[in-house]
Amino acid sequence: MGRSVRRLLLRGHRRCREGTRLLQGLRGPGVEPGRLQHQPVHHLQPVTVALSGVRCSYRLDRPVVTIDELELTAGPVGLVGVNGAGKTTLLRTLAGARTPQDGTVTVDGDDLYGPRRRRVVQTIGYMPQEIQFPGELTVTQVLGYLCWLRRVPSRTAKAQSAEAVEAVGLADRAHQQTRRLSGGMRRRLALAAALVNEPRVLLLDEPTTGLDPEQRAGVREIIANLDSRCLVLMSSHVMEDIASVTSSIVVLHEGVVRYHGATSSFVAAHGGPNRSAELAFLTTIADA
Ligand SMILES: Nc1ncnc2c1ncn2[C@@H]1O[C@H](COP(=O)(O)OP(=O)(O)OP(=O)(O)O)[C@@H](O)[C@H]1O
Repeated sequence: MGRSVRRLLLRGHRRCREGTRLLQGLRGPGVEPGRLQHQPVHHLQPVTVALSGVRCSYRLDRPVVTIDELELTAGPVGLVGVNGAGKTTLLRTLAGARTPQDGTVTVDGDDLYGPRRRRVVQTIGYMPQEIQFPGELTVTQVLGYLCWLRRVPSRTAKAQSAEAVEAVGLADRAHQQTRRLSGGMRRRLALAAALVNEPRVLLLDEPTTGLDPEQRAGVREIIANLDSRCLVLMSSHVMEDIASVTSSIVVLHEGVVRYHGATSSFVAAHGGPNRSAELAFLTTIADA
């Protein structure tokens, strides 16, 4: 894991170099001219995601997420709440996968559901709670296909796939068909799939579920070592994961934000070594 983490850290420096080079207008082969005008500036700044007047419903009369204003800035952010609180719905909305009934979601001021949607979505990585991969494809083929879908330049796609595979500890399975992977390995491939386009916004829906303790620690290490200009929003029911990885936390209750602040304050007030995120959350609600 040490080597892969070093690579992820190096990636931050490389991104900065690429941004500078692109700013100078020295585009490499395979880079579309349209990308030059937009990407470099963003690559040099910490990212901000803002929600305003957002309502998400499955049935028109009953919103399951209602967020008037919420701004998330770069760094690892925890997302907690009891079952059905709206975490997955919120993450899918932030991933560009579910248009809200009302309101706007912006990434660095660009409307995620506006005319630049396609480009904005390319800067986001999303690891859903459940994901199915085509069983006949190998790990490398899955990531190659995702690179193509997300328009990763062909000159870097192979290296990025290899880095993502190594980061999640699947290098020895790179040429194995996904149908032969265990449940935990599939979860790690889902994380690699979210990382492969080197996203600026990484959305993780319970990323450590189904992993053994060593792999959970590995996932926490990956998140902790990501470029600090990226936003990582991670839902989890495991207080230990939230407490050890995130610097701020969003608590959702019935789709409404009940707390947004420092994780350390939240844990000091409501957490503890043997308390679940739900228990801490319930204490928060009781105090509110
Ligand atoms: N496809 C759907 N159709 C109708 N209602 C849905 C659908 N998906 C989720 N819901 C409802 O929306 C609400 C929020 O669900 P969501 O999955 O976002 O919660 P969650 O916090 O992620 O829960 P969990 O911790 O169990 O994963 C729940 O009341 C749920 O029943």
